[in-house]
Amino acid sequence: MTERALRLGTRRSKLAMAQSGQVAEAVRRLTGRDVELVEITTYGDVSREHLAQIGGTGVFVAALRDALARGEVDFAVHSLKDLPTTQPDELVLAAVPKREDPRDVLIAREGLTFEQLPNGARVGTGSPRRMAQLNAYARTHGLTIETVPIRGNVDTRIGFVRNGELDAVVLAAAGLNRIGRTDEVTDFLSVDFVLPAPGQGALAIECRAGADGHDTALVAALAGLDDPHTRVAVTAERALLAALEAGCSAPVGALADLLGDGQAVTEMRLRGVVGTTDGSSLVQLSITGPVPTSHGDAAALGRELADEMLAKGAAGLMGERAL
Ligand SMILES: NCc1[nH]cc(CCC(=O)O)c1CC(=O)O
Repeated sequence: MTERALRLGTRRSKLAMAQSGQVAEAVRRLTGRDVELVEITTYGDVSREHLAQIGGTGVFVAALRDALARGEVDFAVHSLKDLPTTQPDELVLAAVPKREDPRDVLIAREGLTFEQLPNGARVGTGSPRRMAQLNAYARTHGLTIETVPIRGNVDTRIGFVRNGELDAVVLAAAGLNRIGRTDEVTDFLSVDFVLPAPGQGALAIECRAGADGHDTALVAALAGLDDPHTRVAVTAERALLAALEAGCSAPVGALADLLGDGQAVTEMRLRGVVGTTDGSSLVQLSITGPVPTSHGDAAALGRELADEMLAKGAAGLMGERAL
C-alpha cells in the first residue's frame, strides 16, 4: 500500500505557516512520509474584535480542532499558549517540541528599551497579562505608560511603531524568531518583570486520539518530536492556569524552568503572576519541587501554586475578565 501524504492543518497567518512548515519538515524527516499543509481560517483570524471581547480561549484553535475531528486533516500545529486547558476526548496532544525563547519582547521606536521609554509612552498590547505586568514594571521604575489595545498580525503590530502611532509594541520572542524578525527587537523583557503566557514559546501537535490504526501509528510516530522537559514545564503552567479558572486572555503569567547543577536537571521551579490590568496590584509567587516524573506530578505543582496564589487574593484581581 502506498501511503498518502499526511495532511497538516494550519492557520494561514505568516506565523502559523512558518511554524507549521517547520513541523512539517520535522515530520517528513521522522516518518519519511510526505506532509501537505491544509490551510484553515479560524474565527480569531477574521474577527476585528478585541480578543477579550470574543471570549479569548480557543478562537484560533476551534476551527483547526473541528477539521481534525472531522477527519479533514491528520494533525494540527497550534501555539501552545492559544490552546484551551481542556482537552477534548477525541484529540490527543501527540507532541510538545522543545520550547523556544518564552520571553515577551519590546519593539520600540529608535531602539528604546522599556526602561528608556518616556513618561506617557504609548505601548501597544491587547493582552491583559501584558498590560498588568507592563504597568507594574513601569511603576517600579517611576514611569507611567499608556497601554493601547491592538490586534493584528506581527507586521501590523510592528507597523504601529514604524508609522509613529505607538512608541512601542510587545510581542512574543518565539513568534518573531519563527518568522525571522528577531532583529526588530529593542528589548528582551526579563521574566523577573514580565512572565510569559502559560505555554508561550512552545508548539502543540495535536492528533485524533486513535480510533483507527492510522491515527494510533501517527500518534506514536509524532512522539518522536516530544521534548519531555518542555512537556512537564508546560503541563505545570497550564495546570496553574486551569486551577485559577482563567482562560488564555486572562491576566495570568506562568513559567516553569528546570534547574540543574550543570550535570543534571534536579528541580523544577514554577513562577506565576496575576494582576489588575493597571498594574496596581499583582500576586506573584514561585514554587520549587523535584523534577516531575509524570504529567500528574507536574499538574500537581501547578495546582499547588494556584492554591497559594488564590490564598493571597488572586481571584479578586481577575475580576475584570471578559466573558
Ligand atoms: N497571542 C497570539 C500568539 N500566539 C502565539 C504567538 C507566538 C508566540 C508563541 O508561540 O508562544 C502569538 C503572538 C504573540 O503573542 O506575540
